[in-house]
Amino acid sequence: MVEVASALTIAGTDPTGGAGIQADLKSFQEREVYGMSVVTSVVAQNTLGVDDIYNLPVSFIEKQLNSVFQDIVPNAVKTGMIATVEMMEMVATVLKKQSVDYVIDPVMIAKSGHSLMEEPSRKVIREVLVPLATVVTPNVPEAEILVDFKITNTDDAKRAAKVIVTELGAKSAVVKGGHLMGEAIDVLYDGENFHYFKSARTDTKHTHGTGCTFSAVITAELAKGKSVVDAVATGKQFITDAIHYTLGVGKGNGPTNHWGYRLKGLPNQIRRR
Ligand SMILES: Nc1ncnc2c1ncn2[C@@H]1O[C@H](COP(=O)(O)OP(=O)(O)O)[C@@H](O)[C@H]1O
Ligand SMILES: Cc1ncc(COP(=O)(O)O)c(N)n1
Repeated sequence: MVEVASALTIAGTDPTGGAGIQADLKSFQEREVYGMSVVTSVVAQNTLGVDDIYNLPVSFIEKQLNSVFQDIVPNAVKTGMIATVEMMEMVATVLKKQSVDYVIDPVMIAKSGHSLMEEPSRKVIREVLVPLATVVTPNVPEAEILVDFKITNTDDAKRAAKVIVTELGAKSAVVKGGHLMGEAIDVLYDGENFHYFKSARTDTKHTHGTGCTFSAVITAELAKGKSVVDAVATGKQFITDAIHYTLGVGKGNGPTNHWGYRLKGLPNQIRRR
């Protein structure tokens, strides 16, 4: 018999497939977890940037959530782009009724610089969603907003991860080092200890959706019953390979390669047809 875990992503879309819901579903699939998705915002974007955002009515997002939870209850849930305070409050109400692992990727600003979360929501997420989280996975600018201090090195990232747990109420937090200098070091605080996940920094502009992919893999691993530390370790390995074996598609900051891990040991020269 094959045991199947399932995971749900609640997030915005990327029609070019590198970030958001599309990246999440590809990641779930690669980790052999049954993937489901609830769309919060339809985003007209590509590797060059965001053209426009259409926020779905909160009542319709809620209907989608009900469709999922009435039928296939996921083992783990992640949220990505949740643009408004009203969306956050509704998602919190729904998730409080479930006992599933919950990963928050507090998506605020796309790498292209476009805001994906309305200004007031950036503070509200701390009170409404963060206390429900098994893991919060902010990048450096997002962590700075959550904790209200500057992060310029791994020591600051450590302090931020601890504040997200001890003061904001998440079970654990991993502050990602993609926006810092030197090696790419992610710092996890699990409520007791710090854990460090390191890789060499790949010199590339193709990092569109790295945070989405990383947090989706963590969600998939939690869905399978893995510990937070193991889930983050797998997420880090997966994203490192996905960045290394870049596909080089897109005219701007291209996506990562979700099957990069399968190419391990091969030269990273992929030619697109
Ligand atoms: N150039 C890079 N080389 C290797 N790893 C990277 C690079 N950029 C980001 N990462 C890794 O990708 C993941 C996502 O990090 P980050 O880019 O900071 O998130 P976000 O996409 O939310 O801005 C982290 O594990 C980080 O360490
Ligand atoms: C729907 C959606 N969710 C998240 C991101 C962040 O990804 P990135 O920061 O790599 O642009 C994005 N661009 N679009």
